[in-house]
Amino acid sequence: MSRLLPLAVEGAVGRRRSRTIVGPVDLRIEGAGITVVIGPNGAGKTSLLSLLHGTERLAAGRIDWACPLEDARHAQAFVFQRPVMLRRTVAENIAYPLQIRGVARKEAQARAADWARRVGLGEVLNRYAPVLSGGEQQKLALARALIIEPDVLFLDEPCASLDGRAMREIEEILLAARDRGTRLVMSTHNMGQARRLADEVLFLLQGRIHESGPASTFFTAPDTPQARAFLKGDIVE
Ligand SMILES: Nc1ncnc2c1ncn2[C@@H]1O[C@H](COP(=O)(O)OP(=O)(O)OP(=O)(O)O)[C@@H](O)[C@H]1O
Repeated sequence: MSRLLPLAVEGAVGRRRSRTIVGPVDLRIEGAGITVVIGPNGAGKTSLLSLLHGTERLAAGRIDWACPLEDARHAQAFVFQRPVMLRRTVAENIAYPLQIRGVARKEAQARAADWARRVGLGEVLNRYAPVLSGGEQQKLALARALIIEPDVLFLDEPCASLDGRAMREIEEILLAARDRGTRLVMSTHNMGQARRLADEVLFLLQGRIHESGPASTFFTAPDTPQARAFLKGDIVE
């Protein structure tokens, strides 16, 4: 049972220099699964994820977790499109979230080694992280996010610019995380990936949730002409 969920969002708005970039958004996230956020470039996918995670300032509305905000912050993680590598080894990068949470060094290193193996980086534990390939860096970022066993994991385009093999490996890691009970909310431009992973879909247009629902219905019988056009690959603005 997640301590954080349900997440209730009411009238949430994000602004940059007085321009609304996302919202108002009403949304409820609960239960297990993967919510996939899709929509055209600039629709506000990154901004919505950042708003929910708390890295984008809320200009109006409410975002309520089922627990106090401070606890919610500690039980969630965010994986960026281009992950930041600390100028340290793979093991030290993966152990970092435990280190800042005060976990003893030996235990943190052992857990990092275990996570490195789970994501297929067991052989490169002592390599300097910034020299890893794009796919390896993304796997490292996932291990570093999952090592805290987050209740909720946000991912912004985690497979952008990765080849098919790296994408498949990362999708397997994401599905395993879901099966262990982590609630995933991720954006993607890749409709194949959206279909493979989504339990629920949020379709964003011009900063608002234009359509949402279970993936099974959304992909087979979308309600709105814009969602139908988007799924067909037409240009939707
Ligand atoms: N730092 C910023 N300053 C000003 N405007 C911004 C900033 N970041 C994003 N925006 C604007 O906010 C809107 C939403 O951007 P956002 O990156 O959230 O969309 P997106 O759906 O993730 O796009 P993409 O698919 O291209 O990654 C866009 O119009 C963008 O230009």
